[in-house]
Amino acid sequence: MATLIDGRALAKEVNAHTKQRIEKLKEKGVTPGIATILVGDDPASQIYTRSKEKKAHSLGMKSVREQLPASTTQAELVQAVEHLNSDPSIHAILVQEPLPNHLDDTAIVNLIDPLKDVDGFHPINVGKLYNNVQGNYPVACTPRGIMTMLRHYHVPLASQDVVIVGRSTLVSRPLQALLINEDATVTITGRRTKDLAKRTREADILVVAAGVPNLIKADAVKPGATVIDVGINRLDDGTIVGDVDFESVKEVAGMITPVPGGVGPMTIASLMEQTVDLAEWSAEING
Ligand SMILES: NC(=O)C1=CN([C@@H]2O[C@H](COP(=O)(O)OP(=O)(O)OC[C@H]3O[C@@H](n4cnc5c(N)ncnc54)[C@H](OP(=O)(O)O)[C@@H]3O)[C@@H](O)[C@H]2O)C=CC1
Ligand SMILES: Nc1nc(=O)c2c([nH]1)NC[C@@H]1CN(c3ccc(C(=O)N[C@@H](CCC(=O)O)C(=O)O)cc3)C=[N+]21
Repeated sequence: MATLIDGRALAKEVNAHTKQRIEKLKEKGVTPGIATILVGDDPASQIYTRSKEKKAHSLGMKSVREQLPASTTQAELVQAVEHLNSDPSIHAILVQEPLPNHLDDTAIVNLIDPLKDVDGFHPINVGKLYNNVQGNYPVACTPRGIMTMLRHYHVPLASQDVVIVGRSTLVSRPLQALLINEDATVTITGRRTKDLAKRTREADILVVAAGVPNLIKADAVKPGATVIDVGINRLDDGTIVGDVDFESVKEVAGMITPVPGGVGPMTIASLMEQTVDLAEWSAEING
């Protein structure tokens, strides 16, 4: 039986530390502020942005949520982002993905002030991460949360073979960069990978971010491997499952994350951490 990587418990620890940092900043007269923009009324995104707002408030941050209609024009969204860029009480801006098709996602990501880019999606921040630049800059929150989990559970990274299933800019690519920077050997796979199971069976660490329930079964996992399940899939009966067949894979894996209660809570905890990072960095810059 694999060791369970308890994302919910670790997120609590991370959040407790974040709360202390917020209290210290407040003593210096700075209240970290996060703004979330949600365009449209996708129910899952609404739940997610609400839970972020709730967490931010419970930690003592300022949090604003802008809910814009699905009919929002590019010019209106640009204006909303520019407004937040110039608001000194906002240190972190998150535009919930995906945007409705009529909006130019790349243009919006490029517009966010890189110093307020809490998702780490701005090309300046992506480029720094990719080139392993030292110094302070934000990185994507889900990968950051996964790295915190791996570190906390003492999973070795250097010289380890990592396979990531999925090629997204939100999760897979920034995670690949973070792991390469820790001297892991990282393979990215997707739908057109020739023999997926052959690849995944070679992984010391297997990360699955595909959005396909039960994509990974026990026969695709190397005995003793660490399995990180990023997937969030809502089944017809309303239950949430990941991409990994948890019941069978937990018998062969060495460590495994559950869904829910794994990567998800760590994403939110990392988002809160990174909002405080951005507030601290801006306080340093502004003296
Ligand atoms: N827990 C959390 O905090 C988060 C969870 N998620 C969840 O993670 C999942 C992935 O999201 P995201 O990273 O945004 O990726 P996307 O949903 O944007 O893309 C899915 C990726 O998976 C690949 N893929 C799909 N089916 C297969 C398959 N059968 N075999 C191999 N590869 C496949 C696709 O490959 P190709 O490129 O070849 O089409 C694509 O690259 C979703 O369920 C999402 O809800 C996302 C963000 C945060
Ligand atoms: N700009 C942007 N940044 C993101 O980081 C971003 C995004 N857009 N769009 C959507 C994805 C998805 N995502 C999740 C975060 C937390 C949980 C989470 O907390 N899940 C809980 C609860 C699951 C449930 O019950 O719904 C869990 O796994 O235990 C899930 C999914 C962040 N994303």
